[in-house]
Amino acid sequence: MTTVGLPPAAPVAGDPVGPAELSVWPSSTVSLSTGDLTVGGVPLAEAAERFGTPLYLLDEDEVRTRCRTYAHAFPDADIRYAAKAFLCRAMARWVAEEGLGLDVCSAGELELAVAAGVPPERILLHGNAKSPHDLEAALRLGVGRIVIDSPSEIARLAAAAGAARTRVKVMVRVVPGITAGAHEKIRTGTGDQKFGLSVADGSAQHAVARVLTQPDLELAGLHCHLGSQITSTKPYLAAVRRMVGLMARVRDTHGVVPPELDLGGGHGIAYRPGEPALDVPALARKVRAELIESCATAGLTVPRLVIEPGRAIAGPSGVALYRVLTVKRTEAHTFVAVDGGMSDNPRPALYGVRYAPRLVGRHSYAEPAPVTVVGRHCEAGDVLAAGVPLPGDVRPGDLLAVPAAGAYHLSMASAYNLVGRPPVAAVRDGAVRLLVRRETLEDLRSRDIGS
Ligand SMILES: Cc1ncc(COP(=O)(O)O)c(C=O)c1O
Ligand SMILES: N[C@H](CCC[C@H](N)C(=O)O)C(=O)O
Repeated sequence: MTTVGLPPAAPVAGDPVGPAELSVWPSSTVSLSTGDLTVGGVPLAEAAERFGTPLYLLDEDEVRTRCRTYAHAFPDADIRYAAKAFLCRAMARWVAEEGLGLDVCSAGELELAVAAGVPPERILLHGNAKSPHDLEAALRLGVGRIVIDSPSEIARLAAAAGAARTRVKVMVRVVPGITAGAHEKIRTGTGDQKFGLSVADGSAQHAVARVLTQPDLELAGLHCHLGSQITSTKPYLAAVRRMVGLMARVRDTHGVVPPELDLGGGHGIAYRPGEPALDVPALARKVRAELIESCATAGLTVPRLVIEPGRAIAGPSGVALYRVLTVKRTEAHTFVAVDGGMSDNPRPALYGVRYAPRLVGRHSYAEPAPVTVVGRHCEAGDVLAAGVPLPGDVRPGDLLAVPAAGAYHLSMASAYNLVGRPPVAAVRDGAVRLLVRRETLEDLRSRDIGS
């Protein structure tokens, strides 16, 4: 671990970066008279100098504060951070220290989380296609819940539990038939996608019935996850009503009431100033009220709530830093090309997501002009941000910083063009320490063992 103490940042009088613009940055962000920003008390230019670029910074206090916001808003719920948003040992440790558990969806995420000290009983395992290795690891490590996502999984899991002489607590992932989520590829609440078991066609009810016949499986609850980057509370309230309706049917049919209701994650964040984010305390209040009312109407005991936020914890805590390599002016566009791109952030290419990069590390008095920030990869679609204003004198060697970069960037990073994945450093109280080192050419070469 590398830790560098840096002198305290000197904030400027008459902060040149306004509060509206800073709203999508970690709350520790301060604007300096040099034109740089500090995050967690660390000047971005210094971090870039020290670790090179591209570089991802994670503000530890922002992660912890966001965990606490959830714990405070949902005091009676089990909060399981969705590790797919971003996972490394430090992240797992911070989240666990704040009292949360983890939602994992592979043996890899599970092993890393347990090695980092997350109590296995606070972990739940997801996956529409769990491998034998995933299930073996889940049983060996004693995960708290396994979420069943397909009919064939029930017999497989029951057999594995029987062989391991253990009783496994399971949830059934239900498709409630609710459309929500910022892009069609991240909507999972309706039937036309691969996750879950539908209420509409009866496969959810059928799965519940089958689980109840298995002596080695215990039905801990019902689960649904509507999709991702949802900024309204309404779909969640609709989900509560549908799920409570299903719980009542399970009781009427089988005489048992699943004790837990997992509403998944999907809580949306702002990527650019002015964009909406899901109001977590409001969500908590309304979900609780809806749950109490729906259960009273159905004559059910209120189940224990479980939620699985990923993006809303990791996303706003992360900042990506890139160095400008070239500036190319064509008749129609100015292309500002940086030293990263779709290999560290595939989101714009996958979902057309828009970001708000800004120049850091120096002052510019040049008028802003619209540019297209592109990556270095061999794809014309490797565009990080189109039509964004940057100072007219932006040039090679400049540093660009992208806020809200903590979720679904590095966790979906690839080895495209063998450029190597960027390092991750944590910032806190003016110190920066490396959490994940840069992937080197040697790392990549060492996997290539043929001739
Ligand atoms: C089952 C489940 N839970 C939680 C999440 C986390 O979603 P988000 O990061 O949008 O909160 C996901 C998304 O991958 C998911 O599939
Ligand atoms: N797996 C999540 C969505 C992840 C979206 C994420 N990959 C993004 O970049 O926005 C889901 O099923 O809702």
